[in-house]
Amino acid sequence: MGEENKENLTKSGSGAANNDNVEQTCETVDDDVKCYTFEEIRVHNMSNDTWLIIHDKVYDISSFLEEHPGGEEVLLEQAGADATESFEDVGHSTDAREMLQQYYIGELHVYFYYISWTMWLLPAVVAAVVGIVYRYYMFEHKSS
Ligand code: HEM
Repeated sequence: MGEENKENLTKSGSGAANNDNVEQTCETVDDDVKCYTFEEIRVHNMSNDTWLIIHDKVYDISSFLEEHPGGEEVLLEQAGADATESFEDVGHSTDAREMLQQYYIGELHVYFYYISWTMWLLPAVVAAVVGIVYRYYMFEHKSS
């Protein structure tokens, strides 16, 4: 499970936590910062319990819904999900970005997918056997 085995870095919300080939890391050096998976975040999608992800950070905006100048509807549409794109599309002011800090509750877990050497072993052995059998067959065929 070394760093060198990491082949493909992908974020996923597809219940990947139980996959052996997934290593969870939190992109922060602070131990006291809480990390949340997509699974944990997406259940907070109600008007009295609303979390959002913006730029891999998690915000509990339950108390902000009614105050939002853009209305609570747009926030509820993104509840429990990644709102980065819609947040950026609106072109929020610096003030709005600063407001985010007070709702910050933690970081999004980033999943690193890597392909372990064992996953290459079986196809490599199969390819080698097929190659040997093919050469043997060709040799037999020529000499007969
Ligand atoms: C916690 C996250 C958010 C905060 C703190 C926030 C804050 C604000 C603030 C302060 C404004 C006033 C204009 C400005 O200063 O830019 C605003 C406007 C607006 N926001 Fe948000 N916002 C958030 C998330 C979102 C999201 C996810 C959407 C999704 C579509 C959204 C949609 C809008 C819209 C449409 C307006 C424009 C309202 C208007 O001009 O009439 N906001 N927001």
